[in-house]
Amino acid sequence: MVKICCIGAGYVGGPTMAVIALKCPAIEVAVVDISVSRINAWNSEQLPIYEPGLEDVVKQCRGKNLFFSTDVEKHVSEADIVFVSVNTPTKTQGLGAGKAADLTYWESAARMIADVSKSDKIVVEKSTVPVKTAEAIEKILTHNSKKINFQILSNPEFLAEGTAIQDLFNPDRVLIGGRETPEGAKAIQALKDVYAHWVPVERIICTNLWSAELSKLAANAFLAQRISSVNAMSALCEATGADVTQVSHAVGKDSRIGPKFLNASVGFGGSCFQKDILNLVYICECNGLPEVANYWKQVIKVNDYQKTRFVNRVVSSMFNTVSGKKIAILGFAFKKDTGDTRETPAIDVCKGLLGDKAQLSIYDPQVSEDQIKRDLSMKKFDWDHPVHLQSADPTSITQVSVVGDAYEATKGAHGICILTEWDEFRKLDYQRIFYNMQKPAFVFDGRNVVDVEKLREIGFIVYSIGKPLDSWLKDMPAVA
Ligand SMILES: NC(=O)c1ccc[n+]([C@@H]2O[C@H](COP(=O)([O-])OP(=O)(O)OC[C@H]3O[C@@H](n4cnc5c(N)ncnc54)[C@H](O)[C@@H]3O)[C@@H](O)[C@H]2O)c1
Ligand SMILES: O=c1ccn([C@@H]2O[C@H](COP(=O)(O)OP(=O)(O)O[C@H]3O[C@H](CO)[C@@H](O)[C@H](O)[C@H]3O)[C@@H](O)[C@H]2O)c(=O)[nH]1
Repeated sequence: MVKICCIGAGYVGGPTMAVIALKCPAIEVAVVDISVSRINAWNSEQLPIYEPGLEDVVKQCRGKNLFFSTDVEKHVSEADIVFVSVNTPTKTQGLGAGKAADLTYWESAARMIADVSKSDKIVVEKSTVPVKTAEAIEKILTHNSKKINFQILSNPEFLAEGTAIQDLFNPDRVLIGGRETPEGAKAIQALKDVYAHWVPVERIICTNLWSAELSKLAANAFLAQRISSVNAMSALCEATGADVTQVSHAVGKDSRIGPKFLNASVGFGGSCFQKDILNLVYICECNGLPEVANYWKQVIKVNDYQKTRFVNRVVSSMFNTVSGKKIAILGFAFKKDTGDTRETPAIDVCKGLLGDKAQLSIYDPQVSEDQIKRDLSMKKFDWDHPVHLQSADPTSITQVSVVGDAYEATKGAHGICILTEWDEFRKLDYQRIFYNMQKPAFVFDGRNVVDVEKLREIGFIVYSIGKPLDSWLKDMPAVA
């Protein structure tokens, strides 16, 4: 029986391994982590992450050929294939701080693999890493020369949160990079055989190591660039009377461009896009390519501009101050169908409004009060560094209440900001909400989910990203 072990039971390790276990009943899969609470949650009724369809997959295999454990060394030493799916956050200190990937967790996993291994292994980079990481990992693995053969593969993950199970069941492609040697080819084939249990072979792409590592960063950069492009257009739409939804539709009809990933928004969030582009920028700089670095940096700059522009729009529309005003925040997760708040645009928007002394009443169907307050009390990039997490003080967040539904959040509010596109926000009884709000009542839709005309008929003053402005907003001072 082939044995697989995955180090890191997070958003990637957990779902990916659960799907491998489901599709390959003859393979024993162990997912290990240093976090006891995470492993306990994987072994409980309340999984540590919310992902549609995940619970069903886990329940079918857990205890049969899928195991979650904190006994990292035992499972690593027994495995034939070791996936490494630990976090690779942005460095907060030292060389490359604010840009470079922090490979501390990866390096410590690699050292542990080298220490405990007694048999040959294939080590798979599942985490997103800088190009050439495999070379460094190879050095760590082979340096204590116990005559064990380690083959390194790069097998980046392309799943998106909220659709992880669907993406894993039916991936656009699986990418495997390896050394161009007979041993490398054998290792690639072994991993290909695992995926071939359910992925058509023509969708399994095999490349050299560096192409696989770089393709992951490139894919995220291209995706984020589309969003920054449409968001840049949204600002121009507001200035000219064009409607960004109509523009994206028309542009996306060109088969060379395609319709996906062209939704204007308050900005992209999530644990990957910003981190991976910053990582790419750093690699370009280190390779003496400042023009290329600046090109990609601009994607992040436009994203920051979009969030600032939204906050400025809220404040300027409400007579240039939100001090003491109750603002309802609908949605805190970085996108719908996930409880994940990493790098969510809601953090920057809320911090911006709190900076202008607003009182926030926040509702999200999947995010807890503790998480929201922790996020608002943390410094940029600290969320993925356990050592910094302890310094976050949720009790310092006093102008914020977190409530159980959208009606409570909006009661008595001066304005509403919609920051996540949860389906339930489309179906709310806005007539009832209007009745219970202060007047004039404002809606700032950062996700283009509401029916603007209908809300204006009710009496709301509505701002929706990239849509023609109503006369009220046109009369207010221009926003930066
Ligand atoms: N989240 C996504 O949607 C996504 C998608 C594709 C790729 N990625 C990449 O995959 C990697 C993992 O992302 P994630 O979202 O699953 O992260 P995560 O933070 O949810 O999970 C990482 C886990 O690794 C554990 N860990 C860290 N060091 C360890 C060690 N030495 N031994 C054992 N466990 C250890 C942590 O405790 C944590 O539970 C990152 O490189 C990320 O960029 C993420
Ligand atoms: O048209 C769009 C599409 C997305 N977004 C926003 O972009 C962010 C990222 O969304 P998405 O890409 O769907 O989610 P992620 O889970 O971050 O997935 C991305 O990042 C993962 C981690 O690397 C990759 O594996 C995935 O392929 C890549 O899509 C979210 O805030 C979305 O709201 C928009 O604003 N407009």
